[in-house]
Amino acid sequence: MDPTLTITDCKVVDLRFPTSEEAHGSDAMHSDPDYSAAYVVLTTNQSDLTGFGLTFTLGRGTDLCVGAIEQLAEKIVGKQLSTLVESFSETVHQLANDSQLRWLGPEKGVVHLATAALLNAVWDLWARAEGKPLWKLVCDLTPEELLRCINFSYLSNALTKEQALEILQANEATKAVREAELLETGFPAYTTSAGWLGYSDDLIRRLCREALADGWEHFKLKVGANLEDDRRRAAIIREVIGPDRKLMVDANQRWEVAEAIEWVKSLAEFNLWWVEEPTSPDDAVGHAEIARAIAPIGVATGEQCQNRVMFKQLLQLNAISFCQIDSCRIGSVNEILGVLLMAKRFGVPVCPHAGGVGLCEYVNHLVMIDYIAVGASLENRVAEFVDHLHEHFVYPVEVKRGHYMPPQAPGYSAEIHTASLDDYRYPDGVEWQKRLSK
Ligand SMILES: C[C@H](O)[C@@H](O)CC(=O)C(=O)O
Ligand SMILES: [Mg+2]
Repeated sequence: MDPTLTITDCKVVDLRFPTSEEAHGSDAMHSDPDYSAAYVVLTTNQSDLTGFGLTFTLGRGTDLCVGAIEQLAEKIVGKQLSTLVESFSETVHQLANDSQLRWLGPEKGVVHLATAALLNAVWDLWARAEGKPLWKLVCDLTPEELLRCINFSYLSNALTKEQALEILQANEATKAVREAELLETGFPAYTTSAGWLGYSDDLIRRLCREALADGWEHFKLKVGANLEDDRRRAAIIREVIGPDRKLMVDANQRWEVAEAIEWVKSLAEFNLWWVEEPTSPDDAVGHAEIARAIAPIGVATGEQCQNRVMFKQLLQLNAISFCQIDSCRIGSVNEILGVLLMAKRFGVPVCPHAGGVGLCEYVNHLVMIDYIAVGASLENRVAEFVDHLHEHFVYPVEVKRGHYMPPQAPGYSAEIHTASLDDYRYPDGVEWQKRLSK
């Protein structure tokens, strides 16, 4: 990398898509989700090198994230990329520990979403500068180089640096075999696109049939608002997909602990693989209680797990059978790597969350990293796929017969077409002006 490559400016765009108009993305807690992003563009002193990153939000929340990113950007603007990434854990520390902004977290909520957006853009810039897709950049680092990127703070009672190094070193010799396998067959995925809460029974039936024809083997249904509706909708999906394909349900935090146990038992006859976000994402002990009561149905969570410390507790308490990292909620690849390593140590498969805009583009890289360099297994692993808004990305995900194919373009795949920014920037984009002027 050119050591003089310097970040000269950070622009942030409030980008919102009116997905709620057709109930795309709807669940028991988010009835009108407008999939949105606080979108970051890092310009540099080289006109052909720009870094793009985002954090996923919903509608009005985007504005708050934009403000937080603008506040944090001063930590990286004016800095040389080589300095930022050579001591990446120091860069992360600087972002997470601004002595005034950390009061709003620390490392949770809006400020942490902002950290994710900025670091995602820095990783994108690094991968572009090296001319590699992000997953390849990360997998080509030596275990020692990778270790320098990871945010290990507060993890030492579950994962030490020495244990992490041991995991990474053990995978070194066989990385090339797994990479070749992914290039050939891709990483298994599941679809949520047929099961949003606001979809009618007929639409669910039709979308499930179409997904089956496209080769999908795993399906997720939104539940939690009304038990009789859930039973009817689960019966429809089970009938269409047959007895053996995997079916998961997602309650998006709707229930009390006892209610979750009772509700899931009432759906158990539909042969569920996991129940996702049964209760508050902060209730690690509650998740453990639910997990014990509903086994062998697994508990999955993570999309609103605020940081690696919460993941640590969920793993230490045997509260989850599936670890759902989110590419934009926690502090980018630096924090995600620590969670992947903890999940490996605790023997819990990582099945990333991707219901949002840009999240599929991101998890595509993350599952490649996990399989090649960390988890090194495909057992019980599936990454989420939702079929919305990919047309806005310059390098959209490629999915074949229910598998994510490895991205080939340099970077972390979050660059958005200029025309899409002009149409969906809030509130002055063409599509919003049409709606707001009605
Ligand atoms: C509001 C989002 O669409 C949410 O429902 C996504 C989600 O829970 C998932 O994809 O899982
Ligand atoms: Mg979910």
